[in-house]
Amino acid sequence: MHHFEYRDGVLHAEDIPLDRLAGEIGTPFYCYSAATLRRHYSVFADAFKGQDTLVAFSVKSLSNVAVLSLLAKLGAGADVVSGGELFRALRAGIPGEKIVFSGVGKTRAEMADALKAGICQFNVESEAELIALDEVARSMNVRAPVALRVNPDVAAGSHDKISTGRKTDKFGISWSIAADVYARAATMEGIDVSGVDVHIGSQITDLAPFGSAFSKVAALVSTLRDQGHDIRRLDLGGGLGVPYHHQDATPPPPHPLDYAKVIHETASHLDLQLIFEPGRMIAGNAGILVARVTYLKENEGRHFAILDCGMNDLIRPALYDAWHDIIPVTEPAEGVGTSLIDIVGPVCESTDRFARNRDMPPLKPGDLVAFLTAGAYGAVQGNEYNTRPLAPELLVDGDRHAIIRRRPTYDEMIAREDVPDWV
Ligand SMILES: Cc1ncc(COP(=O)(O)O)c(C=O)c1O
Ligand SMILES: N[C@@H](CCCC[NH3+])C(=O)O
Repeated sequence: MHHFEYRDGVLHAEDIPLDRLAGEIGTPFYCYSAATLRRHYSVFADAFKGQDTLVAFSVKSLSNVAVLSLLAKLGAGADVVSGGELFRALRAGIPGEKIVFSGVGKTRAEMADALKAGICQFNVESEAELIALDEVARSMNVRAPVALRVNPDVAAGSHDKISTGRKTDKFGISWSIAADVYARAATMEGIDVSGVDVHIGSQITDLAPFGSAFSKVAALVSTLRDQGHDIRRLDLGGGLGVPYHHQDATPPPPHPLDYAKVIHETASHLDLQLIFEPGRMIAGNAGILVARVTYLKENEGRHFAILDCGMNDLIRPALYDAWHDIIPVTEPAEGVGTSLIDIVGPVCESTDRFARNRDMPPLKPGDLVAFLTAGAYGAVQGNEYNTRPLAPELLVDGDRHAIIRRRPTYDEMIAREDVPDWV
């Protein structure tokens, strides 16, 4: 089995020749393990074995078409949030009936594309969106299958910037008006009211907020059924956290089986299809970002290792002060000590810092380091700030590997720009 594992102070990327790959394609690059992706998908899906479920992988977490194709072969559906993600999911062979469409700002053009694809469900987040979807569906002589995403006003206990289920967040329909909006939806010819949807945030490491949110929506399903709505699907979103700390005693987040238990206790009596939208749980620890040390420097007693990857390649530390283990790819010699160092990138921003005062074995220019748990919300949040090409992505499977996104040339990067003849 080929996977990434942190043991005894070193990254074990079993049989993955990271040094050779780095020489071949240059750094930085993302590297994903097919075996880990498959394992994580199965662990999640198997937690609900025997139940009517759709595991719709959250495409926003890792959207490479090769990864989506791999998951499609295992039976995964897709949770998409844009026309672009819908296109990717379909291109990867995920059938429309396994696609759910979330997001607060779907445009009419995106709605029409999704209706053409015959998607499983629109997770509608406002009355205005519902009205637009009804119009689009009627103009196409179809009915749009709809779940309203309700906002249960539950704090996920995660980072403020990735919590979505509090009443002042932009997501979902306020709890207090949910039943009224359902009643309104039921009168719309272009809308087939078929589900309820909730998603309270990401990197959730405590099961209690899930329990509170799911009990609330389960009660809502019963109320809505009593009011005559044919609720056949309950979409519980994503959000299950993953371990980011492999080097210390931070307790791991709950196992999918424990998460499944919460769902069993709160929703199994409802007899409907359960939809899940996991992203990070499947992709997070299936990917690493490999970079090289460019320089070491010291400013007034502060030591810095400057890498050839920047916040444009992995923005999570700059955006959310997120922690990623950063470890040397080559095992340090035995008995070598560690020291505190700041690990930074080349981008001209002070926030281009991956770690402050990180205890690291000695690094020297040319050394390779790996950022762990970089599979989810890594490459997908990459950008070309400072005209830095997007890092390539590699998929490793046994002794095979393939570049699944190559590094663009500078020519390709500026190919979409035009210089009008009047400049
Ligand atoms: C609607 C929706 N579904 C699913 C996800 C995936 O979340 P996660 O990657 O935490 O499983 C997100 C991201 O928070 C989301 O906004
Ligand atoms: N981008 C966030 C997760 C947000 C999920 C989308 N609602 C992260 O890197 O942790």
